[in-house]
Amino acid sequence: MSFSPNKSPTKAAHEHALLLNAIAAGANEYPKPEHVNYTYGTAGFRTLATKLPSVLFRVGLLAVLRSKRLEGATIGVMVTASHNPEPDNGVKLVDPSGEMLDPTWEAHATALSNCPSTESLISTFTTLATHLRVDLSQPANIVYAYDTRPSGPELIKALERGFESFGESVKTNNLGVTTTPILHYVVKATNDKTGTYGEPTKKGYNEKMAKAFRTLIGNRGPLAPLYVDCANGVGALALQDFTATLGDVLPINPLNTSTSTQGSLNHSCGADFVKTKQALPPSIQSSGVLSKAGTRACSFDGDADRIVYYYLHESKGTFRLLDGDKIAVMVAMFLGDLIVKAKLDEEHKLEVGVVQTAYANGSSTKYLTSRNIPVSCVPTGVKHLHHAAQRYDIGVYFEANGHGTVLFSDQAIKALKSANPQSPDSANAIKNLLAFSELINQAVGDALSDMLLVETVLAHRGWGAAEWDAGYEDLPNRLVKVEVPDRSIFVATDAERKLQHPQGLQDTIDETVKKYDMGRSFVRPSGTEDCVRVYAEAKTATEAENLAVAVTDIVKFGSGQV
Ligand SMILES: CC(=O)N[C@H]1[C@@H](OP(=O)(O)O)O[C@H](CO)[C@@H](O)[C@@H]1O
Ligand SMILES: [Mg+2]
Repeated sequence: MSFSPNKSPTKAAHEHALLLNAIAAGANEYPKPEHVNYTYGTAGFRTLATKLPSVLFRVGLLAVLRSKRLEGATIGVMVTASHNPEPDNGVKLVDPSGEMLDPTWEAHATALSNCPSTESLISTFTTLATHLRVDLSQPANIVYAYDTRPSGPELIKALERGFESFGESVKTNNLGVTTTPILHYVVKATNDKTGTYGEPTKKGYNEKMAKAFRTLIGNRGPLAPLYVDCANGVGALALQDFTATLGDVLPINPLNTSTSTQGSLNHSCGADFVKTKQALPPSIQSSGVLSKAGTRACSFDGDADRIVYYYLHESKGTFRLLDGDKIAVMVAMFLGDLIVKAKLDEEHKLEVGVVQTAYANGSSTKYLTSRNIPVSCVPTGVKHLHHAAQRYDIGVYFEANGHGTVLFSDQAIKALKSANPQSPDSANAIKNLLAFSELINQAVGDALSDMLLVETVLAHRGWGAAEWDAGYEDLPNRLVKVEVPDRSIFVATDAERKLQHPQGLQDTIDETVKKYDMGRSFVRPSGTEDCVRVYAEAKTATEAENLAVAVTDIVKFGSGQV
């Protein structure tokens, strides 16, 4: 920790003492509850909202430290618990590029949140500031937002109390009730020195997306109406704002928009419900809106960074899910075709690659690899997918559950901007590829932007949901949560496809998997819940179910429960 050299040592020491006093006063207002152990996990801190005020205060301190460490670069703080039940809440930090917090800082967040007393918090804060070489005289800039949870405003007060400890050196921008991806966009746009990414406001984001969407749809609109399940969350508000900007190119029918009805958030609706239950939200089922052949719908999650599509089979009336894997495959194939049409010369050649996790349906991976699209598999969590996708010219990444986006590398944008089109068709393909790079959120997956991406590809292909679905058939699969006494004994490796510990367990799993036609199964500890997850897929639903049961038994045995 250091202070600006142009201040006298006495003045600097005085300012430091004032800062520590201010932090101590705030910490006393927000004491850490006893017997709670916090971890900054895959999605930041996430637990019952009543346990979080002290964490929010301390995250406020850390966000300021991070911004000061990065010479005043703008840091984001998002207060949300995404698809979790309404009484939960959470908080995560966003780095200046709009990406998730640098993983080496996750441990600092965990350390600060677990200090049992004000004294230990002051001591850990001082050690961190020194160790991380933070110049406390630097300015700090923070943008923050929260979702529609009733606990949001109180938690925001605790967060702001953290910022206030630093006095006037911290400048803040409260975006209010906003989706996670809008916050990521504003952070990225605020830090963008080139000024080309877009205006750093909600309005700027909506206008950027609307303009790109209109360019891409051209004279194909107005498109067929789309039903959007907003999970009774903040996505409903974002969608309303966006539709006002967009006009009537895409008629949108929003559903589950009761953001102020207590207990409604994510309740029997939203992307997580649909993906986990593999069924329509009851409200949509009973409304009958999907019974008209060819009607498609999609569901956002509670903070609108995740989307899945679905429709009813025309003759059988059965539920058909079009999840993150289906989106990734359709989008990668389409962008690949556009690159071919663009007829770029050797020097400007571009490659599309796809990043998945072990939860991707085996059929999707097979479909892509058999068409020579490179596919990489990484551990669960958006940050892993995002980094792997940055290695491609155009990197499409989606988790099966619908988190995802498409990243265009700087070289890809340069190549497209400097290419010499060989024909009107190739000029058009290049123009469209560039418009896709504007339509798609480059910081993080956004349900709204991904929805427009899907709608654009469907419109260009002239497809409905059934034609999209026809590409490949998902292998039947089962995802099971297993509660174990201590999930930390389960250590996964090889992009989480194998267990390293407890020793010998993987061999037993392999032996079992062999008995099932097209069987695949893996086990990993969850990063967001106190459980171990078992995934199984096989040729038939019964086999997938039986394999999941068999592997669950192996896990229970390995955890010492049987
Ligand atoms: C199987 C599954 O869906 N896992 C989810 C879940 O992670 P776990 O580490 O599996 O709890 O929450 C993450 C954060 O939202 C999300 O990125 C991930 O895809
Ligand atoms: Mg979410």
